Amino acid sequence: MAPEGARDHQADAASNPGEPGTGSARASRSAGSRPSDSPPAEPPRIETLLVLGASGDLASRLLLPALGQLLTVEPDRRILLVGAGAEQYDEEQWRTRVSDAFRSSQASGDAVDELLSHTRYRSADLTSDDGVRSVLDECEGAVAIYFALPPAITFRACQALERIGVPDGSVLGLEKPFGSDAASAHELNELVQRIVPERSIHRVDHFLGRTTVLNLLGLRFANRVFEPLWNSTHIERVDIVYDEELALENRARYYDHAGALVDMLQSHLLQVLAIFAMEPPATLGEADLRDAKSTTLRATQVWGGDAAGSSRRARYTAGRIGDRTLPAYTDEAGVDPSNETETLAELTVEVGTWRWAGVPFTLRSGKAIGRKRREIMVTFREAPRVPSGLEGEAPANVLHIALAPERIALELNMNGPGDPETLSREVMQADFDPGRLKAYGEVLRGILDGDPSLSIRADTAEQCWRIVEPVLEAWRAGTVPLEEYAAGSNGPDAWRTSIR
Ligand SMILES: NC(=O)C1=CN([C@@H]2O[C@H](COP(=O)(O)OP(=O)(O)OC[C@H]3O[C@@H](n4cnc5c(N)ncnc54)[C@H](OP(=O)(O)O)[C@@H]3O)[C@@H](O)[C@H]2O)C=CC1
Ligand SMILES: O=C1O[C@H](COP(=O)(O)O)[C@@H](O)[C@H](O)[C@H]1O
Repeated sequence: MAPEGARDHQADAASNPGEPGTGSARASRSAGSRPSDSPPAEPPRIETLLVLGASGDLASRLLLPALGQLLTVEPDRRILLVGAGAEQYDEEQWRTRVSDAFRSSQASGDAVDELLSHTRYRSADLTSDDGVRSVLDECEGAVAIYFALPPAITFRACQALERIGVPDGSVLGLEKPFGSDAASAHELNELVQRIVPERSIHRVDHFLGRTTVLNLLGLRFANRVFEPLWNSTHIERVDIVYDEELALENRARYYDHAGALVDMLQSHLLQVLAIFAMEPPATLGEADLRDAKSTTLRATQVWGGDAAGSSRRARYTAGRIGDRTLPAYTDEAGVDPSNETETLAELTVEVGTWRWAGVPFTLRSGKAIGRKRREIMVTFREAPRVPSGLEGEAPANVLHIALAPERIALELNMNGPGDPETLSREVMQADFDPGRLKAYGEVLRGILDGDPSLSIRADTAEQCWRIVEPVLEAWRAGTVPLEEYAAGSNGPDAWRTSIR
C-alpha cells in the first residue's frame, strides 16, 4: 500500500513543473506498488550509477577506484556517474575527487575519459524526499543506486525512495551491515522490496567478489580430487580466519557499535563458509548458487546450540606492529569503553547436514593482530594406518586456501626426500594471478549488469543474523568474558592452542 501522499516521481515532476523533479530521471512505476520479481528477458541497461554518500570513505577509497578499474578493463562500457552527499563540492572539486580515485587504481582509457567529462555531483540531505528527488533528477535512464551511507541514513533514504519511486529498471546496491539483527534486516528487506524486485537488490558483500573466494567454486567443482573428500568422513575441522594488522583506522563511529563479530563474522566469513560448505549447484546462475548457499546457512547454528561455550571475544591493548605504535583500543578517538566492543571474535558453528555433521567450523577475525592471516584452513583426518617400516610422524593433511593473497597450499607427508623410509612434511603450493578486477570491481560489475549472483539474497541476510544473535545476546549478558591481547600479538595467550 502506498503511504499517504506518496507520488510517482514523474507525476510529481509533471504536477510541479517549476520544482526540482523535472530532470531526466523517469519513474514509470507507481511508488508503493509491489514490484514484480519475474526475471526480465534481458535486464534493462543501467545508464547511471548514483552513489549516495559519495564524499565518504567507502566511496573514495574502494568504490570509485573499483569503478575506474572496471572501466579500464571494459573500455566499451558507458556509464554516467552521479555523486551525492552532505558535503558541498563544485563541479571541479568533484571531478578532481573522482579522477584522484581513478588514479589510485591506475584507471585509464576511453570509458574513463568519457565518464570524467560527464560526471556530476549534487549536495543534498538524503533523508528528505526533496533531497533524494533532487539527486534522482540528475540521473538518466535506469539507475544503479549505491548506498555508501551510514546504515541509519540508508534506511531513511530508502523510505524516501519508496515514497518517490525510482526509474524503471533501477537496481539498489546496499552495503553491510544489512540491519542490526534479524528483525531489522527483515524490516529493511520488506522496505527495499517495495521499491524494486528482489533480483534488483544487491546486498553487497565484497568477499563474494574476491578471486580467492570465487576460486573455491573451481577448486571444489572442477576437480576430481577434492570434492569426494569434502565431508565429515575425511575432514576433521575447518577454520576460516581473517586476522588483520589494521587497527581501528579512525572508524570508531561505525566500528565501536559493530565490533569484530558483526563487522566480519556475521557478514563476510559466514558467506565464505556458505560457499565452502554448500552442495554442488547445477549452475552458477543466481538461483542455483544462492539456493545452495541459503540451504547451507539455514542448517548452520552455534556449536552444540551453546552460544557462550562456542564463542570468545577480546580487545586489544596498547602495543606495536612493525614500526607502528598503537594505543589501546579504548584510547582510540571516538571509542566509548562502556560499549565493550570486541576487536577479536571467534565463533564455532556446526553445519547440520549429512555431509558436515560433527565438523566444527571456527570463524575468527581480529584487528591489530601481529600475524596477518587470511585463509581457510582445512584439517583432514589422519591417514587410518601408516605401513610399518615408515618412520616418523604422519600428522593430518592440511589444505590452506588463502583469502589473500592468491595462494593455495597443501601440507603432505612424504618419504621422498632424504631417507626413503622416513616421513617428512612437505608443502605443495601454488600462487596464482589476482583476477582482472578487485573485489569491489566484481561487485560493481554484478550491479551494473543486473546479475545478483554475487549479492546476498534477502533470506540469507536474515539467516546470518539468526546465526550470530544468540552470541550477541550471550555477550551482552556478560556470560563470555571480554579478554585482552596486546596489539601486535596473535591474540590472548590462552587462545593459542585453538587455531594454529
Ligand atoms: N569504509 C569502509 O571501509 C567500508 C564501509 N562499508 C559500509 O559503507 C557504508 C558507508 O561507510 P563509510 O564510507 O565508511 O562512511 P563515511 O562516514 O565515511 O561516509 C558516509 C557518507 O554518507 C554521507 N551522509 C551521511 N549522512 C547523510 C545525509 N543525511 N545526507 C547526505 N549524505 C549523508 C556522509 O557525508 P558527510 O561526510 O558530509 O557527513 C558521507 O559522504 C557503511 O554502511 C559502512 O558500513 C562497508 C565496507 C567497508
Ligand atoms: O568489510 C570490511 O572488510 C575489511 C577487510 O576486507 P579487505 O578486503 O579490506 O581486506 C575490514 O578491514 C573492515 O573492518 C570491514 O568493515
